[in-house]
Amino acid sequence: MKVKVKVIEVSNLEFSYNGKNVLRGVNFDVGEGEFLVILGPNGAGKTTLLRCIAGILKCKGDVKVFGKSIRDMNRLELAKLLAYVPQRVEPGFLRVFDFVLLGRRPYMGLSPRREDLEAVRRALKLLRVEEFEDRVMKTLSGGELQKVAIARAIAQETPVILLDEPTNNLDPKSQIDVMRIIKDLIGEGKTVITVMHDLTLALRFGEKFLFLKDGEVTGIMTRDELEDRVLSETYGISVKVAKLGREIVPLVGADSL
Ligand SMILES: Nc1ncnc2c1ncn2[C@@H]1O[C@H](COP(=O)(O)OP(=O)(O)OP(=O)(O)O)[C@@H](O)[C@H]1O
Repeated sequence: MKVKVKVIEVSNLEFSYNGKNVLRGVNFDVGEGEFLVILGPNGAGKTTLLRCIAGILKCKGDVKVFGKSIRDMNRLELAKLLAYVPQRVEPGFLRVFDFVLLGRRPYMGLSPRREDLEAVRRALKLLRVEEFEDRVMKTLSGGELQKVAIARAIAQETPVILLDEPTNNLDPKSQIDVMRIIKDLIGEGKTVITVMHDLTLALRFGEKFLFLKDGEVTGIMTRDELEDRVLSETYGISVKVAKLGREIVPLVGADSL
């Protein structure tokens, strides 16, 4: 049997803002080609956890990417392994094309090579935003901006992609489009970790789920292992998971229905 390579190993992660503990003893692994969705209520520490994995926040404990601690990597080395899409990008005065080209920075010298330009075009096309390539970022809508930010991460061509609420600001069709693109990336062997709020979308497309509450992991489980109790305790409201064939639908507040 083929042994799955551990791509991300998080051990004993702790983080505090001004003395307030936001992450406490977080441990988990993500294997090659896995799609992990981080779920939990507002303020649970989801974004903080993603930023720790991305090396943006310096945390106690350790994060390893392909067996090497991110502490022992420089920015460039890490940027070739891991792309991070924040919840919000600052829409400056860059052209969309040039913004997506920033994803090629880890590979580029002073000027882009043909392969850099091609990677940008492929990413713009995949997210169906190529028609915006000459627009200034500041003129885009929230949803367009979100897709362009994801395109930048795809142009970075890393084996791991971290996304913080990638379907935020998107209309229903674009939400499904983005989730399908993520699934295609997984199909290509990439490893993806996303933070999500939309439980329905998360359970529909996710494969493995990490539940976080008050900075602690309340459960890590696959689609088949989902437990109503863990979801209800995590969110502080009754959640029942209904299975309709392969589809999984969360019924939130089901007790009061
Ligand atoms: N820069 C900061 N300074 C102080 N406290 C912060 C800072 N950023 C986040 N926090 C606090 O840390 C806790 C965790 O925040 P985080 O953004 O990681 O939660 P989250 O689960 O992503 O929340 P949400 O779902 O609302 O986006 C919250 O209580 C938040 O107020």
